[in-house]
Amino acid sequence: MALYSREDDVAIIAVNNPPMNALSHHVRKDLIKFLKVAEADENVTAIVLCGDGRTFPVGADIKEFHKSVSALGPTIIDIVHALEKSSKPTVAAIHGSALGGGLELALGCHYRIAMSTSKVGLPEVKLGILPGAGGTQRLPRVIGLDNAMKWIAYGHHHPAGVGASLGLIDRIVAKGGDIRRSAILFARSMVGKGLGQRRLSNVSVPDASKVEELMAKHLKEVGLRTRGALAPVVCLQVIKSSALLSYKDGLESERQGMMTLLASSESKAQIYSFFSERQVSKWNAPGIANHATAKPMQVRSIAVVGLGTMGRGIAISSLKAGKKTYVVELNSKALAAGVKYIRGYIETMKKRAQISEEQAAAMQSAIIPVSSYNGIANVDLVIEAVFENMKIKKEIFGKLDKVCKPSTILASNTSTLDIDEIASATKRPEKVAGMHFFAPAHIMLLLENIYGRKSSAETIATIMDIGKQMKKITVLVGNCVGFVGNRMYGYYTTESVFILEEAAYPEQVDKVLTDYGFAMGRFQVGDLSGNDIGYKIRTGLGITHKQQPAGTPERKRGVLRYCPLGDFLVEKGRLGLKVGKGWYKYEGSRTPIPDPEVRKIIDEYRTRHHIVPRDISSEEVLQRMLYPLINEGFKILEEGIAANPWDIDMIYQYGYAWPRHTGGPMYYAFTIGLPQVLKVIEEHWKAAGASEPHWQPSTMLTWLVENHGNPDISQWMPLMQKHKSKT
Ligand SMILES: CCCCCC/C=C/CC(=O)SCCNC(=O)CCNC(=O)[C@H](O)C(C)(C)COP(=O)(O)OP(=O)(O)OC[C@H]1O[C@@H](n2cnc3c(N)ncnc32)[C@H](O)[C@@H]1OP(=O)(O)O
Repeated sequence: MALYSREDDVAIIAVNNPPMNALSHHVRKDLIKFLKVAEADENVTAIVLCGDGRTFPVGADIKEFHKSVSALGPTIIDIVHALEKSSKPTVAAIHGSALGGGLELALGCHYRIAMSTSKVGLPEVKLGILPGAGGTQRLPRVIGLDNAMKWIAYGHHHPAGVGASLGLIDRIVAKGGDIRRSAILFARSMVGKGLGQRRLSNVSVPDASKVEELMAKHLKEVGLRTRGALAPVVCLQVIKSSALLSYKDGLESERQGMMTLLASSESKAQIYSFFSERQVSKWNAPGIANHATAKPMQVRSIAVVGLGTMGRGIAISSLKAGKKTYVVELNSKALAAGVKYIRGYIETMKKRAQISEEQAAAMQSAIIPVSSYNGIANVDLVIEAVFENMKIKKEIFGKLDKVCKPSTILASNTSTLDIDEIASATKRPEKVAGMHFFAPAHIMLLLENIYGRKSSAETIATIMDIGKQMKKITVLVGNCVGFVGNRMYGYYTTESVFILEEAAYPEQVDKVLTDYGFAMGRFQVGDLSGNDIGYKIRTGLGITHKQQPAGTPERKRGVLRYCPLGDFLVEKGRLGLKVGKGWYKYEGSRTPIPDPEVRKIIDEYRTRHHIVPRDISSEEVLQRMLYPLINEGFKILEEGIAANPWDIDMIYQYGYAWPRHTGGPMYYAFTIGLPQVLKVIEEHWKAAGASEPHWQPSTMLTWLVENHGNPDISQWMPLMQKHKSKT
């Protein structure tokens, strides 16, 4: 709802719809009603619009999208026009954030004043839509076309001070000031001054003459940065109309653009992503604990064991979260190198104004270098980040268990290894868990937390809380080889080399993936992270080319199909970007260049095995790359390793750069339709049989299709649970 009050001659309309003052239908009804009351009251000379609680309105109510209530009048644009039309000065008093429809309301007001700490922006593009309440037409009239294109096509939130420097905010109220009181005084001081030029629909776009040039510039940038997404492009086209058409016609262009985008699968995927991102914090470890009941332990200090690339990034994340951070290396040279890197990184962040001088000083003084496990006996949480080797990890956990106080939680940053086996090296398995960070750990937003069979509710709650404190998208999953992310990814890489064997070169496969929306294809990613990583894993499994006894067929490992092309590459020293050659060659930059040498390796291999390369469609490449991953996702859900499909999707968006506008592997399957996905998986399974188990259809996927067709993604788990409880 909204509340109406009076301070002498100034009417105050305050949106009151916790937690974020979203502009739900009931709020919109109140706003129009109270504007009419204020307009009609001859004792009112000015009107202040504000938000109660945490913030000014942060936009339309996203929960109403794709429901009929979103279109029910009054709409936000009706309110914008009522604010603008008012004969009395209207002033938006912004604290917290004024975003989306909230900022559009403020743009309807004649004046805007804001707390210096507040943020403003039109982030609709991140929901796959555009500012649909006049924002595309009104923002360029205030801050110019160039800035408006930047603001709207990327959807960033901007400090109010930046808004003030562009003329969007008329007055800034310093930290600690009273925004409402300032707005009342400001509104009163504007009474009697002409409103004509304060009504944005009357104003023209300042840099309209540069429209074509600006359009070309922004279309190019957007194409590079938001590959394949529709919304940024439609946003730009609609903003362009503000320079070319009347306000009224521009609004019509905005309406049409909004209808197109709202109907797109992209906006549905982005809105799903918005809520999924928030859902993952409502974690559940079935039968053990959930977010609502489990209480985290207070963690004041964290020790990071191992200062390689991962350990350094984890230590920086810990320092950023304000923790006293013990950094541990038994070798004094490695310790010094790690500490030097961390200290240097903090200084760089300070230089780039990413952190203040005080924060940098606090972080520097919170680093405690240690060269023996005894030195971390009293820490609250240890995160081990050493070599990916079970024997070494078990040894370390055994030692940590002996020296650390009984309440210390011991976590491993393993990316694949069995957490229960690591826990078995301790006498405190209830205090052991996995915290799988993604490289570089201080940059990547994903944290995949793993609970073991014996992890306690408090341990799980604590690692989830630490993820939140580190500002990570923290997803809780169960224990299995590779957990969720890497277990699924394994089949993506497996299938990719089968495609090379049969039909395509690396650049062809990668192009299909980048056209789909990935920033990089699978082979470019391999080169970037190092092809030796996969080779080490295959060596651990004893399946590389070199490890086979003489006479082993090159393309078989037992009954399983195998393709050794990745082995050949590594054995020829093509480790990836770091050595200037891998699946591609690199000539002094990170740009991958298709390499005739690689083609030769593939061609010779094909000839040796009498494989005649066939034509392959982009559709087949995409299906073969993505469907095994999706199929494995269903197996993971079926086994309870992930509690919900959106957990998997967030892991893929934040850990593997899955394009947000398609939602993630599981949401993408829903968009395609589960029956269609299953059909393709079944065809491959029939053709490949037991030699390619990744094509064996998941029983959950099969059951859902046979019994419910393509149920809404929110219903997959409830339907399965109901089914299981009956059987
Ligand atoms: C036919 C339709 C015609 C429409 C015409 C007009 C079109 C207008 C377009 C829009 O306005 S679209 C909305 C634009 N605004 C946004 O995208 C902002 C979304 N919110 C945020 O980015 C963040 O919430 C925040 C404001 C930066 C605050 O972040 P914080 O981390 O502090 O809190 P959260 O955990 O994100 O949010 C708390 C709680 O509130 C829910 N919520 C937030 N914003 C909205 C919203 N706009 N609508 C509905 N619900 C919202 C969020 O889901 C959380 O809920 P939970 O249940 O506690 O998880």
